[in-house]
Amino acid sequence: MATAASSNFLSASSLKKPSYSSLASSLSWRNPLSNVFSVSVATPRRLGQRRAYFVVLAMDAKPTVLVTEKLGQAGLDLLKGFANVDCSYNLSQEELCTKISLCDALIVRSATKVTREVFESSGGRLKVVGRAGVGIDNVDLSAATEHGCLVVNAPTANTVAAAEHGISLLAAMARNIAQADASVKAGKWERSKYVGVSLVGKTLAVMGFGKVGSEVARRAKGLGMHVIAHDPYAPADRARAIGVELVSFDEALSTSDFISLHMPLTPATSKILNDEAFAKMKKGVRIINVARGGVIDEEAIVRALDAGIVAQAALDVFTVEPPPKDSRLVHHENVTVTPHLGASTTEAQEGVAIEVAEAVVGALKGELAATAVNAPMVPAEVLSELAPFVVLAEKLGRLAVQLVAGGSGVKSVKVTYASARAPDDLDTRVIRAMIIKGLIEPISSVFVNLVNADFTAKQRGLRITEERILLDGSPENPLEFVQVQIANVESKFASAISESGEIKVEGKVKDGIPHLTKVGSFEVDVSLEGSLILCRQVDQPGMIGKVGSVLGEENVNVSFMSVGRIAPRKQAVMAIGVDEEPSKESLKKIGEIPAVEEFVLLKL
Ligand SMILES: NC(=O)C1=CN([C@@H]2O[C@H](COP(=O)(O)OP(=O)(O)OC[C@H]3O[C@@H](n4cnc5c(N)ncnc54)[C@H](O)[C@@H]3O)[C@@H](O)[C@H]2O)C=CC1
Ligand SMILES: O=C(O)C(=O)COP(=O)(O)O
Repeated sequence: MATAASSNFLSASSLKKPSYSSLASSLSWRNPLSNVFSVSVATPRRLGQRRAYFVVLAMDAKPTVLVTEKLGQAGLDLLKGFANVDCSYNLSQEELCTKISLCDALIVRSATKVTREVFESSGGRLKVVGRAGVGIDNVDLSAATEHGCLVVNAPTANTVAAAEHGISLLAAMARNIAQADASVKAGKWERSKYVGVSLVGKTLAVMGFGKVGSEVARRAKGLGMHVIAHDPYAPADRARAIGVELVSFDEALSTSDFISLHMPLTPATSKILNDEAFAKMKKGVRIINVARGGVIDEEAIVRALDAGIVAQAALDVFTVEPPPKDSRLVHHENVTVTPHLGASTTEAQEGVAIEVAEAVVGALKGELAATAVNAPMVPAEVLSELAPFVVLAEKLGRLAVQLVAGGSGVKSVKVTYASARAPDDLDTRVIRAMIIKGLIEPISSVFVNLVNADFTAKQRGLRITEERILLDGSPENPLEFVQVQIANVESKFASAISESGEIKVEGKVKDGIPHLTKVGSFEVDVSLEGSLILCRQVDQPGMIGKVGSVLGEENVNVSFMSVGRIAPRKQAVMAIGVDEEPSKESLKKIGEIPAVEEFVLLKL
């Protein structure tokens, strides 16, 4: 519907009278930051028999992005075109926690610790953390997810830089470059002390055969080394294509002359090179680490160096950065160190700055980043196709939960997707997330989005099961209908309980507009806009008129009305869409119409 959008205003033309709440709600899906504070509608003009409205939504001013570590200029320029950018380097943890409450996005490298406290201090304003690099071990991902904050990184732009640094360290270590340089500068000429070892024909074990590891392997092969790799998750064909054999952890340790580390720091890889691992290595092995300091037990490697098991080590990363000034490891004569320089080339820094800035700006606009670390990565074209179903999903969730009256609480929800698409051709994660949003937001103060939906459901003990119904027909439409059922609850509108005992609502998208098509066992057809009155009555002439005139008396505009019945003159359910919320008096009058057996007002 949107025809133009600038940073602060979004104009939308519509052939139907617009529903501001549904516009605002779809905006808040599109963009969690788009806080609509003003809506105006231009005088309707006639387009044939239909009216066209023009809406201007005024939204909050530019978002603020806090950058806490040096970021390439191209990235900063990109950010400045969209947001206020606050570059504050070397903040203490306390200063970061204070500043963060005024920021919508935060961009960091490896030095800033984005802890749980940072997310808690943001007061819900922080919507995206961008990591201008690969490793996200300095970001508390669980806390980010729990706070509904998207985390994006820049996974590709520094790969080559890190690989080149690994190779530089390998060669520099083998030929004692750093030590010899210091010696010459100290006025000495120690040619026999700095005799090195050759690389050609030696075995290099690449531990972690991902992006950096494979680039290191390629280059090491060019140096004439025999390269093996250990990575439990790496595809064998990638290794084969580079001519690298994938081996077990123990084989990698016991057969290599050089071991280069390229895995992420995770609970499983923390101190993976420990006393036990060093004991399995060939005497005289050489270690390179451009991954993360924490993958090596630093006390154990000092022992292994002292014992001569490890002849040399070349380290770019440390458990604590910068390492303590008196670190035995750093000062060990057989150790070469650099201050976390793996990604520090001009080219890589420009690259990561652009990569992360694009992801952060996209996220602030409400797009899902392809580099999201803690949210489903859904391609833009899939998202745009699913957009009306996203609105439908949230509204079905909202309707279903408002129908609950009691029982054991909302614990068990079944979602059914009917589609002619093959299951692997239909990504329902976004739909599920929006159903969860609809189910949870009306009954709590929690803000649910794509990032925290599954977490929030789990935390509240809400079990969502999903089922697909494979339909015949054209797979052009991603979904034919969506059904939400809540089990083990009572309903304030008994007719919403299906034959099998659950609250059941079903809906579909018609001409881009979400419709409610089933309540319990009753077929209805009402567009999901404004508020909805569900009313069960004995099917008889004049009912629509009676209810309509009660609403009309109060100037409540009925947008849609539909009646579903079991059989003529038996029970029927009337679904009435209303633009304005009827007063308590009007609702009371509806309840007093003799044939009306029960009714409920639901807010969408
Ligand atoms: N020193 C520096 O400035 C830089 C450091 N890095 C670090 O390098 C590491 C690798 O980065 P990328 O290659 O881009 O990441 P990646 O995700 O492409 O590769 C990591 C690989 O490690 C593997 N892995 C996970 N657990 C493992 C285990 N227990 N044993 C063996 N392999 C395991 C994964 O399967 C994956 O193939 C990361 O820790 C990253 O933070 C990356 C860039 C610059
Ligand atoms: O990308 C990574 O994982 C890195 O370690 C690079 O760190 P940096 O951005 O240079 O602080």
